[in-house]
Amino acid sequence: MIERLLSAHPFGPDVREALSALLRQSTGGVVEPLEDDAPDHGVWAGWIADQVGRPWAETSFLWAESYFFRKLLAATGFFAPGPWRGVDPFAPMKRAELHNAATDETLKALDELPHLSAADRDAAVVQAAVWGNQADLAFQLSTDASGATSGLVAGSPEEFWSLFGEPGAVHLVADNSAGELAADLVLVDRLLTTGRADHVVLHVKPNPYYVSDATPSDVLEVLNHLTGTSGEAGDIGRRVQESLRAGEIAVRSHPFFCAPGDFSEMPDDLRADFASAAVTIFKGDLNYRRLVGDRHWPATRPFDEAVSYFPGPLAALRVLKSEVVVGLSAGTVSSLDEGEEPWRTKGSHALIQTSGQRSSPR
Ligand SMILES: O=P(O)(O)OC[C@@]1(O)O[C@H](CO)[C@@H](O)[C@@H]1O
Repeated sequence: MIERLLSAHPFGPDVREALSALLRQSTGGVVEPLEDDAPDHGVWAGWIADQVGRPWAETSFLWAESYFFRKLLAATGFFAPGPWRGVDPFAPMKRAELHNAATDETLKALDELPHLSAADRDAAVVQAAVWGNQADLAFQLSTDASGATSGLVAGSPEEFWSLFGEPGAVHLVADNSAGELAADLVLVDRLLTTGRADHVVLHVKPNPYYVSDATPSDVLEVLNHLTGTSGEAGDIGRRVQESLRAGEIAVRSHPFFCAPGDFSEMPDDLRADFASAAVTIFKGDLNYRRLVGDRHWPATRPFDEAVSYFPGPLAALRVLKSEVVVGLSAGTVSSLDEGEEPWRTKGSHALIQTSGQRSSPR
């Protein structure tokens, strides 16, 4: 990743040396404190206090990944006065993903939506939101992901839609930008146009993170791309734009979305926000790890039990890219384990899991 950044940007010697130092520290050294005075310095000081001085190799995977991205941003000059202030170092990669053939195809495929029955359209937008999570640049950089799809290991679009009742606030905790965010906006549009949501809160990352994670400016970039596209994608983009203007969609970026901890440790203001939602939708692998706890749980641990701390109904839509998984049936686990594929980590399997089901689904 550091090599990609060095070749993507004309960074001067200071930034190049800071990135090389981060590479040395994170691959063989100890955790060093933050040296910047960015606005999130204070909150990070609390998250790193008991880790400073420890070898990186002894920190937890989730903690190390998050801190790595925070240090990387500081190393590129993101928080310092100067030419790189506020420059998203991953922007060229995200832009390439937004303008590639696979995203074009996804957007073109939306032209089929108006010809589908309401039930098929519901199913199609959920499937697109789930499988949109395959496009993830951090994962592509660290694996030989093939893009093959093998199917859902749990849940169904029907289970997802049965969470919704009277119109209410729906929160969507987004993951990657580009094609995945485009699919998420299609889902948001469906929630609003079918009256399942009276308004939607879209949660994105406050800063560039995990290469392709969506930030507020990515929301605008993807929306501009949609509105500049012909056909259904353009129509959806324009409706989403109007919903933003009307306050039916709000975009938020709480600092905790870049925190190195599980959602069970979320701060009170974020908990209160989720408690006010009729349904909260969590997208992607990292949000799933943080939602159920980034641990080697038995795969058959009930999903409801893993998220029992969460203050409301929720759905997780995720492609499996890491070993963490719960809520599977014993039969599913044994048949997947019998196969050759590393099904938990290959990015070829996905899931839809829900908790807090209404007693009489609409
Ligand atoms: O949250 P996403 O985008 O679905 O996936 C992110 C992710 O797969 O990328 C990292 C590197 O492979 C993993 O640690 C992490 O879970």
